[in-house]
Amino acid sequence: METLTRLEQVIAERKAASPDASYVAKLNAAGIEKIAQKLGEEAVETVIAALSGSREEVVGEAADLIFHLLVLLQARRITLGEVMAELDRREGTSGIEEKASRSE
Ligand SMILES: N=c1c2ncn([C@@H]3O[C@H](COP(=O)(O)OP(=O)(O)OP(=O)(O)O)[C@@H](O)[C@H]3O)c2ncn1[C@@H]1O[C@H](COP(=O)(O)O)[C@@H](O)[C@H]1O
Repeated sequence: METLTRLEQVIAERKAASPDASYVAKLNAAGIEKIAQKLGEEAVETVIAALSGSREEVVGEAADLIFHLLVLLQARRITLGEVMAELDRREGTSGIEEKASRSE
């Protein structure tokens, strides 16, 4: 958790850097569509690694996926704290109940 909070902070700081020197700044300069596209690509790569890759490949793709998710959340001005609060809210509720409450 500490790692994610630290990375969220780094991403916030790097947004203002030069796109030539920072991947985070480059993605933000390209816009939300590009960030969403990258997140989708990383999700697909994670799925492929899960089905046919090595353990190391799954770990690497999962790290790419989480990193790009944090970039996307920040681009939408959503904090990790908000997502954690939503997960906390769901704690203790079964997945089946949770699905039913969302479709009401
Ligand atoms: N955790 C990451 C991280 N994970 C993945 N990536 C980058 O995400 C990209 C994804 O891989 P791809 O092969 O899809 O990338 P690509 O072909 O270069 O991407 P495109 O040209 O398609 O945009 C690579 O360029 C990786 O370097 C990351 N880039 C940055 N970070 C963290 O963000 C911090 C700030 O980075 P900068 O903004 O570059 O200073 C770093 O110190 C790290 O802690």
